Amino acid sequence: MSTQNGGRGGHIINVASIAGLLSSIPAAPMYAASKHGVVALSRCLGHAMHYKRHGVRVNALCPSFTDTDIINVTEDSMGKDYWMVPKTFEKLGGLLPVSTVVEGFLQLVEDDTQNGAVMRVTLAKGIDYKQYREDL
Ligand SMILES: NC(=O)C1=CN([C@@H]2O[C@H](COP(=O)(O)OP(=O)(O)OC[C@H]3O[C@@H](n4cnc5c(N)ncnc54)[C@H](O)[C@@H]3O)[C@@H](O)[C@H]2O)C=CC1
Ligand SMILES: CCCCCC(=O)CC\C=C/C=C/C=C/[C@@H](O)[C@@H](O)CCCC(=O)O
Repeated sequence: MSTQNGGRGGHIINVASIAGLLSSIPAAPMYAASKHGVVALSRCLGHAMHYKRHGVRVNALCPSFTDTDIINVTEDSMGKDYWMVPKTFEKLGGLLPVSTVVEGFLQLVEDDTQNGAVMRVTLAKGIDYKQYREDL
């Protein structure tokens, strides 16, 4: 895919999660850490320095709870009630239909001005981009 290797360039959309943006998810430390990693990787690779070399756009897609099999965690695992703390679940607006996540995905595909951006999809706020402050 890389233009450096004779490819035509392209676009990578990494599926992270709102879990990769929240400050702490005590019920799922490894899931939270991996999703934070996916967000960081996407932001780094979405920098202009990589685009210039490879012609590949990179984004992270961060949906909130979505109506798929993954949220029906088994009883011998943590149990979905443990994960889906009602207060957080309500704050995020409830369970997203898959179609809304697909809408966000297609928006990323079509908008080539958002290289490196991190898209959030929640029922509470709809589809938007995370704004970062670079100061510590
Ligand atoms: N459903 C949700 O609430 C949310 C899901 N996501 C992310 O979306 C992505 C897709 O998940 P969903 O479609 O929601 O769930 P899903 O349960 O429908 O799909 C997950 C798929 O991953 C496969 N899989 C699991 N472990 C694997 C492994 N070790 N190697 C290869 N394949 C493996 C499963 O067989 C399944 O087909 C995941 O990265 C998930 O973290 C992000 C935010 C919210
Ligand atoms: C089992 C895998 C499900 C995958 C679903 C997702 O990726 C969506 C996850 C999105 C957000 C999850 C938030 C969970 C937060 C809570 O556990 C949190 O409310 C706990 C608050 C803890 C605290 O106040 O310190």
